[in-house]
Amino acid sequence: MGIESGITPAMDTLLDVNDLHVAYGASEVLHGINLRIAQGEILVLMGRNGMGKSTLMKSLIGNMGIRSGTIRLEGTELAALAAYDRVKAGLAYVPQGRMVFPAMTVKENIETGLFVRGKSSIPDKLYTLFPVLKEMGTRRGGNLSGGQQQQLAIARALATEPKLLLLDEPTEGIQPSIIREMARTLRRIRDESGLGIMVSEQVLSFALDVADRIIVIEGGHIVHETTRADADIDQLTRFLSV
Ligand SMILES: Nc1ncnc2c1ncn2[C@@H]1O[C@H](COP(=O)(O)OP(=O)(O)OP(=O)(O)O)[C@@H](O)[C@H]1O
Repeated sequence: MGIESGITPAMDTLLDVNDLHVAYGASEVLHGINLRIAQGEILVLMGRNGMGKSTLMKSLIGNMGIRSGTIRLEGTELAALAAYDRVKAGLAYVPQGRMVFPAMTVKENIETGLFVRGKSSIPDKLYTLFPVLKEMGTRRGGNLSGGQQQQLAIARALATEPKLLLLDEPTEGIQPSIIREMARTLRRIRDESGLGIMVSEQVLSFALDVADRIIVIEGGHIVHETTRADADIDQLTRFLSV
């Protein structure tokens, strides 16, 4: 049995996922996920390899169909919408492995996000957050370091002006010093723009740096939930160890 993942009712709900079931063919891997994210909240989804983090992320953005359940963003049902329309509705997604367009320049990569809102110029605030992207504007995305590509992927997602930013294992393949900086940057983005963020993650130190609340997925169920303030590090470590 999964547990109900709740936030206090006084907080405005941004994302509300109810009884979400997702399958690869006949094989169901998410067995009734319930979760809510408040406006301006940073939620970290933890779990070992193969527990269903990426599947949940993909089904939220619409890269995978769902078997049943609802996905509401500020009350709007997204489950029947194509990925592009979910982005228009306010979801943005940074996939595992970042997936920047390697042959396009840094500037062109960011511009692909602007298109969704019918805009053509990159807002200065993106370069304020990520100055290196301005310096490297004419470089090809594929020539950037892992940490720089992660910044580029986040900037491209923010260019769509999301209400909720989804990041799938953003620390994968990134140096520890850059991981700390990434946590600070994500909190800064939330503080400045008030958007919600959901991050899937296996690195506990990063999760503790960035989260307001942590949930744990195991075998396609949410099995644990805690605020950052109440997090029991030993217990979380046990969930993450094989
Ligand atoms: N394309 C696929 N076809 C069939 N089964 C899949 C497919 N992709 C993932 N699965 C299965 O779904 C389950 C959840 O996988 P998922 O990738 O969501 O886990 P994860 O928690 O994101 O792990 P990781 O950290 O390795 O990305 C696993 O049992 C996996 O084997």
